[in-house]
Amino acid sequence: MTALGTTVDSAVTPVLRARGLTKNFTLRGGLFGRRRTLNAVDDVDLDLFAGQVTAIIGESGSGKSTVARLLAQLQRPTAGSIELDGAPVSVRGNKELRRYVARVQLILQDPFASFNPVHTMGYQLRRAVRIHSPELTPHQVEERVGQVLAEVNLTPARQYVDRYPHELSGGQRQRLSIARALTASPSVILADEPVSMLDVSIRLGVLNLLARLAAERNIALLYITHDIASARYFAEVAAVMYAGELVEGGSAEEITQHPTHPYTRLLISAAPDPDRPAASGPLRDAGAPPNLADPPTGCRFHPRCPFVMDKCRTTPPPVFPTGQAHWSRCWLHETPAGTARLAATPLNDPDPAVAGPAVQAPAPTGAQHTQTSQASPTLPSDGKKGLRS
Ligand SMILES: Nc1ncnc2c1ncn2[C@@H]1O[C@H](COP(=O)(O)OP(=O)(O)OP(=O)(O)O)[C@@H](O)[C@H]1O
Repeated sequence: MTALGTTVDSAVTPVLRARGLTKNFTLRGGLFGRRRTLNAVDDVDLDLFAGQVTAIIGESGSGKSTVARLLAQLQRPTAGSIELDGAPVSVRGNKELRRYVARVQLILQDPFASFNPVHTMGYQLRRAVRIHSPELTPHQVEERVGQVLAEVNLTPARQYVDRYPHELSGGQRQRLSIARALTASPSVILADEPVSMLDVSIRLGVLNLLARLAAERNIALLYITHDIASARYFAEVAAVMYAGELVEGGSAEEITQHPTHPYTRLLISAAPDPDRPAASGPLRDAGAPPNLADPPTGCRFHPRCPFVMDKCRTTPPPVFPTGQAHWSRCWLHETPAGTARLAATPLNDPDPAVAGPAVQAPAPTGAQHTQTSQASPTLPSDGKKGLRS
């Protein structure tokens, strides 16, 4: 089987592995109460390795959160399998779910929603410690709470344990949700847009914290984001998701510096970049992501693609290797001439022979848009990850 997803070194067993992960939702209602199937996630392969940050990047509605929920066992896949440390996962019943959740923790976008507003943070952290380490004495529980708070740089602990969620800032709450995840000593953290609701000024601190924890505690970290610039900064490996499918994967550096899928190029050209002032100008992107209840035939990106060919309209592209551990689900790479055509076209200047009229990049207001937060870090031009020192 072709290694899709984000596999870098096939000799190492991933902590968490997904193969063929697919999720369909049944929609009821509409015209004549007809049932329809919405294919939110289609045939996703993903490998998460210990100590490594992997990013999934995609627009709103592309299926990123559904992948996280499937990996967290909050939803059952329609098809596909998940392995933890090489063993198939089949969670039936609360006991098995608790054991799984102790290894695989999910951190959500909105830290406020993930805490009970009527209990103090100390109460909620102690409870989490007791669930994951029932053998600890009350004194040891208190010590453990102090430890996890120190790990997320919330010290002294007494300043935080007696407060209620609403008495803390968004950044402090997100650090507390990370601290609560740490009470389980997880092997995997699934961070679903962990900083997108935080003030710009504190985003970097929370991302740095997650990266440090992944490195120090050998945690496999999945960073889900709509922001390709932050993925380059933060992740070693990345995959781009479009309309439920992973369309490009490789090292975060490679896919942001040498994107080989037209959709990745679109995301990059829409990202703020001080070295590329034209990036904030008109985008040659006509259209929006498709309705997943009625996706386009062939390549799902073809209605928006400036490089579209006849084949793209009829036949879904397979995965083509486009570099070392770099791949792309795009028919252009079927021939060297197609690859060369893509490479020769400047990022924000798609093939004029086939490009539609230039349109202004959509403002990030609707449910489906190219999200390019102005607040996110811009693409660094030195190719360095700012988090590794
Ligand atoms: N429970 C559900 N029932 C029906 N459709 C759903 C359900 N959950 C998600 N979807 C649909 O699946 C698609 C993918 O949703 P998902 O939340 O995974 O996307 P996303 O990329 O995480 O977007 P966002 O960044 O806005 O959260 C969307 O079209 C969404 O409307």
